[in-house]
Amino acid sequence: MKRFSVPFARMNGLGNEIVVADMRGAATRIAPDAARALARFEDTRFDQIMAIHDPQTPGTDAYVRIINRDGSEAEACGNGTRCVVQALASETGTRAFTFETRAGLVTAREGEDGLISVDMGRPRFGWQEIPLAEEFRDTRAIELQIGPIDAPVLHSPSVASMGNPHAIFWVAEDVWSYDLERFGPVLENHPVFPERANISIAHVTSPNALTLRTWERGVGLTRACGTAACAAAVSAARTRRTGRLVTVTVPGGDLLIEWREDDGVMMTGPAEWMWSGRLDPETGDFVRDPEAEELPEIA
Ligand SMILES: N[C@@H](CCC[C@H](N)C(=O)O)C(=O)O
Repeated sequence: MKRFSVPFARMNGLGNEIVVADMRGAATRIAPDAARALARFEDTRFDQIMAIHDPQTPGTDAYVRIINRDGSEAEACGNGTRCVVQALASETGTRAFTFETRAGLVTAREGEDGLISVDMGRPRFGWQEIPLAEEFRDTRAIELQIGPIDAPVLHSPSVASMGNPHAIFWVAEDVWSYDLERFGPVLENHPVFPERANISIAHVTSPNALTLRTWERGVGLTRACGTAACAAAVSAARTRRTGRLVTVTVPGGDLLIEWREDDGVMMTGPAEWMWSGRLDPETGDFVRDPEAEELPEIA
């Protein structure tokens, strides 16, 4: 019997590996088991699936479900949102979109230069909003450290919500000199983060630039995390490490982040289509479109 399948595109959001699945018109969801199965195939290894569903609210273009590699659902995904814009813009010729996600409404626009800007909404810093397990004394850094008490390797992260929870550890040296693969899972699952957290290491290189590496909740090491770039940028500005307009360099490239005076955070960066296919949302089985032009894989 022929099984139900939906079209999907394998996309690249600055090294963030994204599957955009077209679930419009489908009366079903991508099952967590299907996401985990899809993530195991070498071809479709991804950081997030962005599942485009029919709109639920008048005035929006789509409801977007964001599914991490481990099958968990996220509230927000900056790089994935740019990929959804790119996919829908090439389908419809429209350049501006409003999406609904678990974090709320997100507006996005493709510019003349092909770069895509997403209004990521307002950052939140309250302990219940992030959320943290308990109130913290200093509103700009929490007491959390890795390594010996008197000589911690990482300590006192800034915490913020961009719809999803983030902790940013500030370091004075190259972000590559820290073993994020080792510290990431410990910090992601630390009891201070009841909903786990995305963990980043940030190095401010000038008043308008920082470099960032991220261990993503539900994923692991990633080459780019858009919400982490936003959380790092607003935390850097809030602690007077930078101004409100910064270039955030992640392993996959650069994102421009502006924390506007109206409190909204604007993220601008690229998105790239790689190949397409069809996906069974119940099992994660997929086939590649044979006629699809193949672009080079992400390095
Ligand atoms: N890659 C994303 C963030 C995806 C969600 C994250 N793993 C979470 O669970 O919060 C981005 O570009 O923002």
